[in-house]
Amino acid sequence: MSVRFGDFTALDHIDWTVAGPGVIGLIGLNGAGKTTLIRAVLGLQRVGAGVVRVPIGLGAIGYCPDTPGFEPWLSAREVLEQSLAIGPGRRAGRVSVDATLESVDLARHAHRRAGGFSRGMLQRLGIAAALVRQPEVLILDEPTSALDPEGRAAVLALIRELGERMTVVFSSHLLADVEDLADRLLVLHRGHTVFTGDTATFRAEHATPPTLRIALRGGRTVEAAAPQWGSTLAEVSAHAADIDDIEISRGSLADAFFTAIGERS
Ligand SMILES: Nc1ncnc2c1ncn2[C@@H]1O[C@H](COP(=O)(O)OP(=O)(O)OP(=O)(O)O)[C@@H](O)[C@H]1O
Repeated sequence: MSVRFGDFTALDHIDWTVAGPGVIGLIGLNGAGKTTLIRAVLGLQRVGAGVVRVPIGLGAIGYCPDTPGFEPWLSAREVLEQSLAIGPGRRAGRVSVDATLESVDLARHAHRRAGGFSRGMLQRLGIAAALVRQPEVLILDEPTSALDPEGRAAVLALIRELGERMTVVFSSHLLADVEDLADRLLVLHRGHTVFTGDTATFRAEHATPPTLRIALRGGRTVEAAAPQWGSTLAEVSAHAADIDDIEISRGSLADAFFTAIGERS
């Protein structure tokens, strides 16, 4: 599908299918089209050409924006009750409000007002408000961008756990988080798809190969990119060189990302 704003094409022939449990990272520079894509999937953005199909129904999609906001006088419990009461379609088999608050580690704050919550707590409350409706797909827009290291670790752990039983799509500029969590990726650049598929495949195609670095006594360093490690090790061993240090560096997702979008620029 494509989305245009006047003369500007924000998304150009995006062909993307999401199915099954797992964590999918949606990455791209500012303006790449991530939010527009999420809005199109949620039915909030009109699609100019093509079509978005949601066979499970919009009611089966949970969504949490990057900075979820709630009426400050509502308690965490009331926020979830409100989420159950409104929105598209009634869904069968909803989990209880208490169990949902427990799952995001907010049970002990159930009766506190959202107005007094920290950013991390609000993020988890936003995820809970989506989860209480028992979605099959959960979409999170930059879920960790506003969080301190502790809040971020808690949300990442929650995403990892949720990904075992549902589809979680999350957009992020924090590529270390994506690298940590996402088994699949959609990489966008200026409204075009750069890659869609397994994270491991993306890294294999675009990251620099793993490099072996051996520091020898006396200050000399030998270096070899995979798969030439065998001959380097043999050379070191043949000279009976004393080894001070061995390091293996692997190309990060960030490396792969910049290589991939560089090839498209
Ligand atoms: N309502 C709109 N009217 C005009 N242009 C828009 C509108 N919404 C988005 N755009 C443009 O579409 C492009 C994609 O925007 P989008 O917000 O989807 O990017 P993004 O990848 O989410 O960026 P960011 O990482 O900054 O959130 C941008 O160039 C943006 O200016």
